Amino acid sequence: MTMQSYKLTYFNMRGRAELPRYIFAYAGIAFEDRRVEWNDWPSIKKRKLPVLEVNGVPLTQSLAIARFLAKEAGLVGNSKLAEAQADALVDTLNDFTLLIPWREDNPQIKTQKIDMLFQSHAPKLLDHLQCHLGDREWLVGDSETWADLYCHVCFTTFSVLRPGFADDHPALCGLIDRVEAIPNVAKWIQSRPTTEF
Ligand SMILES: N[C@@H](CCC(=O)N[C@@H](CS)C(=O)NCC(=O)O)C(=O)O
Repeated sequence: MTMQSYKLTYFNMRGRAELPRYIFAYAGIAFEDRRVEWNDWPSIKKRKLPVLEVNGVPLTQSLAIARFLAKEAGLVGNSKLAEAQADALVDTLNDFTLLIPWREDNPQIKTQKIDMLFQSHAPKLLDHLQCHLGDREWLVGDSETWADLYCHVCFTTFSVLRPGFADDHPALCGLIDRVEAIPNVAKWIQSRPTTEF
């Protein structure tokens, strides 16, 4: 088998690169974690980040990158239907992240919008995920998938915006703890650069 070379370029944030990074860590695949400055990026290339270069071939869109890596890592689910369920959960979580007003400049309006989002949408998201999980250990089937990892990535950021936001959903908190207890994921979380988002 030939060695693949992986270079993941993003800003110095978890953001949209963190799910690919979790999958690399989970699978124990070596990659270059290239972090560029906001101001430097446009001068480097007119492309949105993250970009993963696989043997020099660029791939964009964080979820396409993550799905590609999840396939390599055996994390997509173990049937066609399980794959679609994992995809759907990833999309559900992603829909919520897209509602976060990251680009709102006015801090008061930003806080209001975030309050609204966590009051109106978060309970629906949490109920949906908890209902889907039921009394099982993982979101899809009986082993972990990239949907579980993404849940951890998203909840980490949601908790920065709204500490304790999932506290009244204990089954989901249990899932988050299980993801965190996966040794390679735990190692990544401990050793990654500390950033707010
Ligand atoms: N849907 C894309 C969104 C990519 C995106 O909007 N990236 C932002 C950072 S999170 C970016 O590159 N902004 C800098 C720019 O637009 O030049 C993905 O998930 O990768």
